[in-house]
Amino acid sequence: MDGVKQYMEFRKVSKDLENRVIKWFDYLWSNKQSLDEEGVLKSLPDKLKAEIAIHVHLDTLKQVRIFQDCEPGLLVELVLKLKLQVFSPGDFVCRKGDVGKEMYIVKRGKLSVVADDGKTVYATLGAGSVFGEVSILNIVGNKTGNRRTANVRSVGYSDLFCLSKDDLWDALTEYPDAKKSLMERGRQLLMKDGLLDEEALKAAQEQQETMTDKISRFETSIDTLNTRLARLLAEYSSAQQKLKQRLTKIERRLDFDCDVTNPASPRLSPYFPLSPRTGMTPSPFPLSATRARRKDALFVASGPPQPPDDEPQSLPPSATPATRANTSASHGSEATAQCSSLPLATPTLLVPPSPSRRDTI
Ligand SMILES: Nc1ncnc2c1ncn2[C@@H]1O[C@@H]2COP(=O)(O)O[C@H]2[C@H]1O
Repeated sequence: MDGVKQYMEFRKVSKDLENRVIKWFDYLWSNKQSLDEEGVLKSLPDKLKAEIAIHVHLDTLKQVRIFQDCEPGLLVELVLKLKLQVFSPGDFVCRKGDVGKEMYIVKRGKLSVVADDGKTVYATLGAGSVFGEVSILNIVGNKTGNRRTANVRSVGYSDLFCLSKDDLWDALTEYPDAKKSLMERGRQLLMKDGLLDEEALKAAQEQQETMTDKISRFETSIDTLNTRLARLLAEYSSAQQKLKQRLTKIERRLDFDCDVTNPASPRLSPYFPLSPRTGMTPSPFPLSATRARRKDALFVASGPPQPPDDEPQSLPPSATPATRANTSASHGSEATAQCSSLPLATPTLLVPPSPSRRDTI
């Protein structure tokens, strides 16, 4: 204390100010408030710091009406961010029109919300009261924007917990119910002081509702699309499976009918070499001649073939495998039992029936 007095003499501080500073120190001393609480706690690990803060401040926070029903997690989060400030008698904690940067919780003492004349008292705040929140909550319709809506003056000494705007918003993001109740309280105060633009509030609320409706409609549409997509994928997968089975069946029968019973099969013929790309090369013979040879072979092996009524008699010598495939396909892709329907009954049969190809169909 001597050091403080010497400092004030050296700086030629007025007697009045010197007395106020000395009394302030006395108050701290008699109420066992640590002068450098933050400095002491700074050196502690976070876990211990949190436990000390909860021990010291939680009782006060529990008295605060708007925090009474809120989840314990929020209280703990807030407690860690509170900073204690002591105000002397007659000090203004905030003045009307200032930009709001923090809110306060009264730990001890009394404060008055006063009009600009400094005399008219709108309200008296005691332990557990909260103030200074209106200008930091960005309440829609607040005619004063982020400015203080009233003057708040300390009656005697008062110990206040101070919570910065950023810290409050960080904590409230995770606790929407507490945010709602703080907002509601702020709106009530604004309404009481005639500072709430109700039209603007209503318009904002309607817009919010429209947005909420839109979002919920979008969500429903996404759900429906998801269901449809899942159904289509299932159908696609099942169709693919069936197609695979049919092709395998066709290939097996062709292998059996052509390779085993027909020595003149094009696949066995030296005149019908395989191409590396499609597996087939254009026949050096007219298709009708190839067919005739294969029909002959079938005739020998299993009696006269029964060609479909509308089977074309021949194709030009220039016919490619694809042409043959199309032609064959147009005469019934189920011509699997007949060698005469050629191995290219469907477009996928453009590739010769080798074991490796079957795996990839
Ligand atoms: N009529 C009132 N009664 C009680 N508290 C008030 C009243 N008007 C304003 N306040 C509080 O005083 C604070 C001044 O700063 P804010 O506008 O940020 O938030 C205000 C409220 O918390």
